[in-house]
Amino acid sequence: MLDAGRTQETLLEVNNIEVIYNHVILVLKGVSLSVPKGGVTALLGGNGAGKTTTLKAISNLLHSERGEVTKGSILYRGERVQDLGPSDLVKKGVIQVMEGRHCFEHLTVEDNLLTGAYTRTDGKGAIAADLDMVYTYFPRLKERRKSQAGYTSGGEQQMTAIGRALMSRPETILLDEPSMGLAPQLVEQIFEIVKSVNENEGVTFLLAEQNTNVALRYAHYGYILESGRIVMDGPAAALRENPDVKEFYLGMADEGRKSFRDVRSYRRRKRWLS
Ligand SMILES: Nc1ncnc2c1ncn2[C@@H]1O[C@H](COP(=O)(O)OP(=O)(O)OP(=O)(O)O)[C@@H](O)[C@H]1O
Repeated sequence: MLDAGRTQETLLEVNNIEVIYNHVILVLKGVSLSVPKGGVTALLGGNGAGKTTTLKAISNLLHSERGEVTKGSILYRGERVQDLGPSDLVKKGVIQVMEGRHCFEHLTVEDNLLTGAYTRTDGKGAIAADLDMVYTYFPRLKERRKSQAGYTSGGEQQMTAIGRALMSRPETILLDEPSMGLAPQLVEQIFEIVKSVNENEGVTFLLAEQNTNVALRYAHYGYILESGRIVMDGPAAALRENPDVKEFYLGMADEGRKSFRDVRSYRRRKRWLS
């Protein structure tokens, strides 16, 4: 188990970062987290908590949205990476799978996958072998390889986006909201694949998820983000048993299921956040 793996080598370290959009909107208010090599780390939180912003800060994608890291540092393998461009980060082995899949709709599934290999210089043979590897994890993509990506289902597009990331031979994948808009069974299938890629290929994952339930079943460690601050973190198994996580994120309390709007819970939640 990689819970114990928290003592392993740290690949990514985010230290107390602050992010501001449009020079005025303070969205991240001192976020710190660390991602151990070979682990699956989950960044959890509701709508607008700042998960996507955290991932974009790491992969240097904030500039196009007029966002800026104004405090703190981001280190990958101990090296400061916040001044690198996104493609330099890909060369270092870090790749982001954006929320909403973002396939090239007019390209076939296979051509989408091949675009993931564009920074590689290790030859056609190695790339072809990795394409086979991706098809082993996603047999569905092999069946659909000649289809135009825009006409494939949401689940297939999510698979294509993850497969394309794998084609760059990454060390770390930043995966934003893989469950978004997918039926529960498909979500489970995608997380199973993430788990096998992690275990068999040794790829490290930092995944942002609103679906706390599924994320805490597959991740080794979790951070909970609320209004731009980490309010709790711990091994996934411990978070799953934590009464506040159960009540506020898993929709259950010791006394049974409860609504988010429950007044008592809400007061407790406010105390918890203060
Ligand atoms: N380009 C932007 N300009 C201004 N504010 C932004 C921008 N992008 C995000 N925000 C704000 O930053 C906050 C955090 O957004 P973010 O997308 O990081 O949250 P999230 O946790 O990923 O939520 P979701 O799951 O809904 O995407 C929100 O209040 C959002 O409105």
